[in-house]
Amino acid sequence: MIPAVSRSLPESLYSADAVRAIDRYVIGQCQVPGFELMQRAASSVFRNMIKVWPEPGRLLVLCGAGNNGGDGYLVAASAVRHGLDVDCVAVTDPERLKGDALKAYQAAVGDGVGVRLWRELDEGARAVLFATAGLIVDGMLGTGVTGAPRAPFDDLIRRCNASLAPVLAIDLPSGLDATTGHAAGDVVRAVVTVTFIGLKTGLLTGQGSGCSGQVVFESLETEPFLDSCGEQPTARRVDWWGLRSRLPVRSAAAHKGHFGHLLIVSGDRGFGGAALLAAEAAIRSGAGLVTLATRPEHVMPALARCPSVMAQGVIHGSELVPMLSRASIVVCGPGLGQSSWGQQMLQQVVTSGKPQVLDADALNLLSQRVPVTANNHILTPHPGEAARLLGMTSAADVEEDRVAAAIRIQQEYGGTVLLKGAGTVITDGRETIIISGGNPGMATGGMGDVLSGMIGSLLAQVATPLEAATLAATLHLACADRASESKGYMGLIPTDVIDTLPLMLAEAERLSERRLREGLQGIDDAVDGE
Ligand SMILES: NC(=O)C1=CN([C@@H]2O[C@H](COP(=O)(O)OP(=O)(O)OC[C@H]3O[C@@H](n4cnc5c(N)ncnc54)[C@H](O)[C@@H]3O)[C@@H](O)[C@H]2O)[C@@H](O)CC1
Ligand SMILES: [K+]
Repeated sequence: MIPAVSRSLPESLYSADAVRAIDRYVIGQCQVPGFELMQRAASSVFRNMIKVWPEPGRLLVLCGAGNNGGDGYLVAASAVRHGLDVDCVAVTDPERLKGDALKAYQAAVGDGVGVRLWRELDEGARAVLFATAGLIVDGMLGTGVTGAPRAPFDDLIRRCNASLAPVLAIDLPSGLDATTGHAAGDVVRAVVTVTFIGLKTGLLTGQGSGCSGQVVFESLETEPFLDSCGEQPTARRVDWWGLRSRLPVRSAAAHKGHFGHLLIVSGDRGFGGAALLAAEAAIRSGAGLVTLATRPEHVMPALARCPSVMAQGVIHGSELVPMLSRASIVVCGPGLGQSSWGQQMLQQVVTSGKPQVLDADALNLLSQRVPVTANNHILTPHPGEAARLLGMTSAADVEEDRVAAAIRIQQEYGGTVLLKGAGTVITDGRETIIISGGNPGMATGGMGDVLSGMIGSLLAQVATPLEAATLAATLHLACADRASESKGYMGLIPTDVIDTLPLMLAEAERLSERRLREGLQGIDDAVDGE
């Protein structure tokens, strides 16, 4: 199976505007002709294509009206030169082509590519093209797309997605917004996307995470110009494999007081499982002490399942006060409910001033009536909760621009914000991080409760809330990926993630200790394949 995201992708993520500005800078200031860049782009696509599909069968190359189409024509030319069977289709009439795209079209025709006009094909011929394709190369729309793909692009995208042939997308799956990861209409579902010059944010978050397939990055030899061009990345890409050898190494003289006392306030009637998942995930991610404040009826089952957790029944908010004073970190929200019990508990937590992780119903209450006052919290909304925090109508509004939504929540509520969903976004207002990894098996109740417990636990053990949220979220996704190897997607449940934690942490501890002992510079590269 092709992995969702290559571990060798660069860290910096750019908006479409930033990548276009870098293109202009390289062409204008560094005197690399645009057509030269296009040739490099096309040969990198062809090289990657042959690596993944050495014998692709009949190639169907779909070319649009802009430079993405220009890339497509040059890929078709390479394929013809290498003796492949190629159907090259001009989705927009070539007479509308300009500049480098026109030059590319002319070069392709000169190399013997037979270009067919989509407009001139009858339905039978169109159906045959898709039915006989062994591989489709999508050169329809790239960073120049605005809004939903218009006719005939929408129809072609649907045909690509209905085809049995895999799709290789040039630069972006057509229809995807390179900045936001949102698709305003139809969008190509690619198996591989070969992207150029700057890694686009939208490939790794929102719909981009689902439709880009394996993302391959090709700099087209522009890296020397990235620093001098002055374009700032919008976010940084992070995954567990890059972070794990930097896990804090425990001293041999460590005692439980060094790793915090986490208080989890969770589990109104009917939601006792959420409390248990958060508490067990916290204790399994290294917290020194974990106390669970929950409805009295959940205490016995909690102790029976997890005796390492100190479980205490609470009925009134005032009973939390002494527990809060003993805690160093608080997690509040999983299974909190929105009844007066949950409201009282949350009120005590937010007024305690303790560093805290607020999740689930704590966020719903926050959006209605409980104001946050401090700045030392981590808020972990899913898109629906994020919409409520922002007063938007629905999760779909948040999904239109996930990075912007996370930043707006941070601006309005302070602290650090972790927006869940495909391509998790974390921001503390100074830095924004996007996390790659994870799988559709995680779309099941309780996964978020596990994450809150892990974030609280790591908040007690690392330097900053951003670091705690990032480590916990990457680890959570990596555990889910590892667990899905044996459980699949449909069978994956939150306790599988908890059960995988010790294994993943043990691997990371070994690497962190080795890094410390050997001071190896290149240890990440060395261990990447382990
Ligand atoms: N020098 C450069 O700038 C390079 C650009 N490259 C390629 O060029 C692409 C960007 O090229 P362009 O700026 O020409 O943009 P695109 O090729 O992405 O698309 C622009 C064309 O699409 C049409 N269009 C926009 N939105 C549409 C919609 N919703 N429905 C239907 N048609 C729509 C526009 O009218 C325009 O004709 C990159 O994604 C990359 O593939 C590469 O060749 C590398 C070098
Ligand atoms: K494309």
